[in-house]
Amino acid sequence: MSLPAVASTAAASTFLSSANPRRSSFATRIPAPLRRSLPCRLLSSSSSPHSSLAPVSAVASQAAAGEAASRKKLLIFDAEEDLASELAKRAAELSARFAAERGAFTVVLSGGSLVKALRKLAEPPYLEAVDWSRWHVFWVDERVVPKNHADSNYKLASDGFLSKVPIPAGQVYAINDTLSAEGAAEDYEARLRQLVKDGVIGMSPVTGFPKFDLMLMGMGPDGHVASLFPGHPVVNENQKWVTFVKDSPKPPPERITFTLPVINSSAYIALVVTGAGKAGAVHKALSEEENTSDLLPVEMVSLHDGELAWFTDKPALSMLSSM
Ligand SMILES: O=C(O)[C@H](O)[C@@H](O)[C@H](O)[C@H](O)COP(=O)(O)O
Repeated sequence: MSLPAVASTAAASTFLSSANPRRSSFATRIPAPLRRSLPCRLLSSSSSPHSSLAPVSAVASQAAAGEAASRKKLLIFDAEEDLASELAKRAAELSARFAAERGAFTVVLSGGSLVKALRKLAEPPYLEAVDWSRWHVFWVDERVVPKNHADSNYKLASDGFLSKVPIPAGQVYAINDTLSAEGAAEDYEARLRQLVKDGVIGMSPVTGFPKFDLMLMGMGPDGHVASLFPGHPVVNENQKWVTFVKDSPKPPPERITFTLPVINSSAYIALVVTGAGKAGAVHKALSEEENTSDLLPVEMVSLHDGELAWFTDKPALSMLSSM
C-alpha cells in the first residue's frame, strides 16, 4: 500500500485558511456543493512558509519536496461505518509508508470513543495486510489507575483493538501503573527519550520534540484533547514531553498526558469528533469568529509539519451556520 497524494480524495475540496497561526481553525463555511450526500466530504487548507492558501496539488508537491508544511482537512461522514472504514484505510496507508521509510510506525492512542472507531483495522483486509510487527503503540493520555481497571485507557484499547491484532507485546508502551501521577509522567517521558535514542521514535527537526507518525485522538465536549483541559495550566507546558494532572474535570482526576509541543510535532493527527454533544466546541474551533485570548485546547492543535484531519459527522458540525 502506498500513501495517496493529498489531492487524490480532493475532488470536492475547497481551501480555507485561518488568520491566526496559533489557532488550528480552518473551516469557515461549508459550501453548498459539499453538502451533497457523498459518503465523505472533504475540505482542506494548507499553510507553509510560502503560501497560506495553496491548492491541494501544491501542498502535495511541497510535502514531496520535504519542506515543512501544515495541512488541514475536514472529513464529514454520513455514517459511522464510513468514518471507521476511512480511518482504517488511512492508518494502513500511513503504516505502510512509515514502515518502508523508517522501519517502524509509531501510533499514539487516546481513550474514549476513538477506540471503537479503530475496529475495522482488526478486520480483513487490514488484519492481514498491515505489517503489525512495525507498530509501536503509545498513549497520548492515560488515567493513573491499574492497567486492569475499568477506567484504564490501556485496558480500553487492549480489549477493543490491541488484543485483536498481532503487535509484539514489547512494542505496546503502557504507563507504569505502580507509580504516582508525577512518577508515571517522568517514567513515560524517560522511556520516550530512550526510544528516540534507539531510533524507534523520530525527532522533529523543526520543533526539537519527538515526532510521532500517527496520533489518533478524540475531543471532549469542552474542547479538551488528551488530558489538556480548557483553562488548566498544563495546556501551557512547553518544556516537558509528558506531564500530569491531578484535578481533571473529567473523572478519574489523576492522569498523565503528552504536552502540546509533542502533539503539534506529529506527522499525522486523526481527530475523531462525532455527535451533537461536541457541536459547541466544534463550532468554536471551526467557525470564523476567532478569539485568541480564549482558545480551547483543540484550537491549539496545529501541526508544524504534518497533516491534521478531522473525522467528523453532521451532528458534530450542526452549529456551523451553513450546515
Ligand atoms: O482519557 C481520556 O479521557 C481521553 O483520552 C480523552 O481525551 C478523550 O479522548 C476525550 O474525552 C474524548 O472522549 P470521547 O470521544 O469518548 O468523547
